[in-house]
Amino acid sequence: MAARNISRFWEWGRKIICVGRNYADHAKELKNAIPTEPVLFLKPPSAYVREGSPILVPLYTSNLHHEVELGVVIGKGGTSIQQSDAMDHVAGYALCLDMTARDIQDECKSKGLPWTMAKAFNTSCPVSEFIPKESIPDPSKVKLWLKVNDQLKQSGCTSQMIFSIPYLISYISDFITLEEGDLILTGTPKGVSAVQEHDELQAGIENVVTMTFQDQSEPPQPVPGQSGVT
Ligand SMILES: CC(=O)CC(=O)C(=O)O
Ligand SMILES: [Mg+2]
Repeated sequence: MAARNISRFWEWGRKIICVGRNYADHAKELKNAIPTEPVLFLKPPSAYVREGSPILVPLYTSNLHHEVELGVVIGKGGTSIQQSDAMDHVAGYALCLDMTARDIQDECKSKGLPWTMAKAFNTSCPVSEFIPKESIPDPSKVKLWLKVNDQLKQSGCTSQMIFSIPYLISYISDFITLEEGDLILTGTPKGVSAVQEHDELQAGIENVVTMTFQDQSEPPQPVPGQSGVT
């Protein structure tokens, strides 16, 4: 069998591990406490969407937020990875959005329920093209931005992260074995806001990559027993 190409990691069906509240300014804007340990959640591979396909707004939310984030693509798997070795496990990066149904997340938080419905729906993880590791020599100084309909909403730098990329790789790998093709979303800076159907989301990593997505309402789901659906 031909070797798989890491530059199409989104086709591999691997894990998407997300870090929340990794920027103090974003934690503050949502009135969350600054974490003393990484806050983690997962998205399934069905969350991936690429440029040219729309972000589907779930029917059950009326407050879908954008969160622009640096994604780290794992090139070499491992368990209990030392911080000092962590960057040897990185194949490259991707610009990512952690699309979040904020109203549903707030409801889940108040009921003590997991964030799955808010964070893991289809197309909740738009990704850019693969960015080889050499294109970002210092991932701790990456400038991220996001515009909605040409209006700047988010602008931040990975230097503001509470937990560094090597720390996160080491921390996660202590209890979730990392595999080649896994993606780690490293959290969002402040400026998250609501998007609607037909909005255009443009995001970039300064001097490295840009990407553009459109929001589209999710088509109504067929109801079993109606319209000939059984
Ligand atoms: C409160 C959140 O939704 C956490 C999150 O995803 C983040 O990037 O921060
Ligand atoms: Mg996020």
